[in-house]
Amino acid sequence: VDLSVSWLGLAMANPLYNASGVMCRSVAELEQVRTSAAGAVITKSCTPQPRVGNPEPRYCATPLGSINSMGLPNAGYHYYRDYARSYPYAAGKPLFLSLSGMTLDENLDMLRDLAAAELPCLPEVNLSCPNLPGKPQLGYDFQACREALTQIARVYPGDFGVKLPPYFDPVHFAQMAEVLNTFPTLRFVTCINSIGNGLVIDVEHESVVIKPKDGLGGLGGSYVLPTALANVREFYRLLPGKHVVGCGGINSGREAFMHILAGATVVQIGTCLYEEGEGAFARILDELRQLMAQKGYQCLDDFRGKLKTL
Ligand SMILES: C=Cc1c(C(=O)O)[nH]c(=O)[nH]c1=O
Repeated sequence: VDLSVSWLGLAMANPLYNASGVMCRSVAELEQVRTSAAGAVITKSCTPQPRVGNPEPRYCATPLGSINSMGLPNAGYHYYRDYARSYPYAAGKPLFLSLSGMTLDENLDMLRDLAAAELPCLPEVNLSCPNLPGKPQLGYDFQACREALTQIARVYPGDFGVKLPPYFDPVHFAQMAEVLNTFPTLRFVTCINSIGNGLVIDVEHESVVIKPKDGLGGLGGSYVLPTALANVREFYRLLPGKHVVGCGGINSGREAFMHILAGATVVQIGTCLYEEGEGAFARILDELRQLMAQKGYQCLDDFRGKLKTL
């Protein structure tokens, strides 16, 4: 069974890597991912300056997934750019740099610098952070996205991608796809970011479980799998020639298979990686291999995007 993926001029031994935000804030964490069975690495979304993030507790796992309101804690753009400068690209694991400026200008400043650095890493521009008090998720404002992407494509000549929030309405899929299809150098979309502003309640203590925003936070894990799959399949149909990166609810080879069947080129794991550690990569890859062997598939192209309808 062959799990290799060739996309965007990159060759990956397998389709699995971390979701931005998990095991990727420090060089030590990034090296844990890079030296694991993962096929690629992505950095924590960054801002020009370092950020401490929201007050703790700001993450909580539940039997069905997780809730987080981290508040974009990160070591600052130059820390991740310097990691990208020394990154061993020849070892064969691509590096993605997640950018999440607090304003469009912050994103443009980081992208201008990244363009000038002429590094092999690829930017994933985050349009969907749900946990910045007072800041709406840009991905839900289609006109603002069009304006932002116009300027982004102007300052950054290379291929780039965007991290999208989940959409819940066919009209919104169509409206966002129309914006995204305007930009030929926008080569991939990562679906989905956490489902924003959920509320988890602890019955024993009659309390919320995270401090920021009186308990509101982004949901991940099994909670979001059907929504993630819907976003992957809809954008796979609506964005011809672009790639979809699947993210959301992958706990085993079965969910990785589902995401790829729905059209994902590669897939990211977040909550499961946070809870299990980097061993999750080898486990999930083994489960995916076994599932493919049982079904008689030799490679990912044998089933990618071939979800049947009734
Ligand atoms: C970049 C901030 C994000 C955060 C965060 O740092 O709070 N959490 C998420 O679930 N998604 C994000 O995009």
